[in-house]
Amino acid sequence: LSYDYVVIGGGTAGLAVASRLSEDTSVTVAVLEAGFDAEGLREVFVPGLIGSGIAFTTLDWAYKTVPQTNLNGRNLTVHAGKGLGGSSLINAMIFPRAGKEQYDAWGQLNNDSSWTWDNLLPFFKKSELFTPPNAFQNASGVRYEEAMHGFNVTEGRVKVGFPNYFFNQSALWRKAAEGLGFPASPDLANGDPHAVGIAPNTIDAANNTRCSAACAYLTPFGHRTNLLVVQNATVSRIIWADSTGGNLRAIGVEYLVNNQNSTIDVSKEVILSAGAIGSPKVLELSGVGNSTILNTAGVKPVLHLPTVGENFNDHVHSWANAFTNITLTKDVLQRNSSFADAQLLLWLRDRTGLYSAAPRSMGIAAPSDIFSRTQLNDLIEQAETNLMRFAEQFSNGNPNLTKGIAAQHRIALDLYKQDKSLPLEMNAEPGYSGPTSIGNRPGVNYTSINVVLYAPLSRGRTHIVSADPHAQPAVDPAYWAHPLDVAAQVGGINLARRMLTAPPLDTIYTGEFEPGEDKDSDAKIEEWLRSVVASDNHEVGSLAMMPRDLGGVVDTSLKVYGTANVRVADASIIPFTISAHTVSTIYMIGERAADIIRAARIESELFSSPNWLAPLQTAFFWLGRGLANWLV
Ligand SMILES: Cc1cc2nc3c(=O)[nH]c(=O)nc-3n(C[C@H](O)[C@H](O)[C@H](O)COP(=O)(O)OP(=O)(O)OC[C@H]3O[C@@H](n4cnc5c(N)ncnc54)[C@H](O)[C@@H]3O)c2cc1C
Repeated sequence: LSYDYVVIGGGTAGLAVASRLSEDTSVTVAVLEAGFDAEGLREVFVPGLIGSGIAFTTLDWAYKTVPQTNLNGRNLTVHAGKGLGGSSLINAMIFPRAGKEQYDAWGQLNNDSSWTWDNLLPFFKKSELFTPPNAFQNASGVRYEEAMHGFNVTEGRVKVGFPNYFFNQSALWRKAAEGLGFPASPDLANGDPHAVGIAPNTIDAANNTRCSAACAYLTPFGHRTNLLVVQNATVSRIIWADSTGGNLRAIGVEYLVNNQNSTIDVSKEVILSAGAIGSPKVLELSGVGNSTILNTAGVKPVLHLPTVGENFNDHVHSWANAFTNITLTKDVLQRNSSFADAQLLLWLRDRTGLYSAAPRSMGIAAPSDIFSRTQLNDLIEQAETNLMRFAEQFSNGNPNLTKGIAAQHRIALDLYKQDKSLPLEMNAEPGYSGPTSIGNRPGVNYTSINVVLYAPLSRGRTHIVSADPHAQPAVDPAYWAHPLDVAAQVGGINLARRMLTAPPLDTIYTGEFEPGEDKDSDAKIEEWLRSVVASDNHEVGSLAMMPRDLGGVVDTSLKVYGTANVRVADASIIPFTISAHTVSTIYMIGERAADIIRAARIESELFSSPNWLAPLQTAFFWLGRGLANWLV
């Protein structure tokens, strides 16, 4: 078997890249995916069944972290989808975008303006096919800005829309947040999310079903003869050409199906899209990484690239929840099986009711929503004083990465100072959301606020510990290793408490369950949080796009340093977590990657032909490409 492009991982970005590349019938594309096609499962396509059935077992890598020193030594689970569509198969379908300043910061860190909000927006828009809210959704409070979305029915892929059901308490919560100073958002995907509103969802408005990367980028194009998708194929390594100096060239990929080894040859490029934990794992299994770590794991080093798997960072999640006098919450679905059955029937028949919603009213908080000016100044001053100490601590003995993390922290602290950092997401859950299992909490109705830390300064790592491709890597996000992270998350719980008791949400509040009224100081909240906070499954940064002398692993054309033809397109390349759920950004990366790869091929073909017209052709090509991007 030989293909021009081999994509490792048929997840969110992987399917986007493969699908776009295979639009060109003159090239061949193969996708190797460890999981299977799960689009037809109810727990995948019914929005309200998120997290049920096999979503968090068979369809989940469920990576375990090493004991987290700052979280009472707990081993947390980082969920990541396994199947065609990857994490977009099992995620919560929330589809906002981060603040424009965060995308601009990537560009700033990489000295490349093509990775800034204005230049990335066309790729965000290209990835989506947006259905504006209908009259019912408008009346329920949905807002959107037309200029921010993609409506091109031939080009757009991910179906984005709004649910057919809204809980009353979500509207009360939005009003409460507005009363506390959050502006009402005209659109949570407009690059200015310091506001409160209803987030768009990856939902097909025509039938109220989830639209994963498989629905968007594969199912409609599965018939293409130049696109091969191999399911249940776990990639064990990239095969390199013998090289004496120069960049490493990938010539094939080895993978296992039912423990049987196969290989596929590659004539042009390998695209690594196995996710922020899977991609560094494959690179390390292929001999690219820190030689000491590879030798210890029993893998022969081929290229010493010591920051592979470093700079790993993730959002962390916590909750405040209260008892409520409101009679209809998601809790009722769990307690009353005949009501749940009736709701499921309602969804199957009319595509409405409680199962039609992936309900998320959300607000994004700025530092000024969480801290007093004095508190914030003190925290920033401490972080600045200790900046190099933390950069060294987080960079695992790698002097270049120390500089890279220091640069990231400077940018982050600058955003904190300008009140543009957006360190927390607050989102309202119409029911119980928290760490206590159903059997261990009072069987009543709840209203909850999820508090997600969006701007962690902590950095950890993920590395292989064995040459066995089926072995899980040692994942260490080093959650809460920086004091500013701890202070922001504690501040978030205080803000959540203020929201739960602010008018008009106070009309349904009948007392706090968690953290619990006994947690009456920041110190006590912090102690409780250390025993409960969880991953929000937005892990990024393990193959960071940064200059090589700042410890980066890929350049701004997504190519792995020291290789001739291996690029990364997935969450691994995002250098620091962003102030949003990640999936819209990952689709943007997939679109951008396909564009970069296509341009590289055309350019190399033009230049390799002995044609005096080549420079002119190249000029027309770039002009045309710019025009096409401008038009979407
Ligand atoms: C439970 C959960 C809820 C989330 N909720 C939201 C949300 O509501 N909104 C949002 O924006 N984001 C959400 N996210 C995050 C978001 O979905 C992910 O950040 C994003 O989908 C990651 O895309 P990716 O392409 O980097 O990786 P993935 O989509 O995870 O794709 C990686 C693919 O590679 C495959 N793979 C891995 N290793 C190998 C190997 N060795 N060989 C072959 N294949 C391999 C995997 O099986 C997978 O299919 C959530 C994530 C989870 C897990």
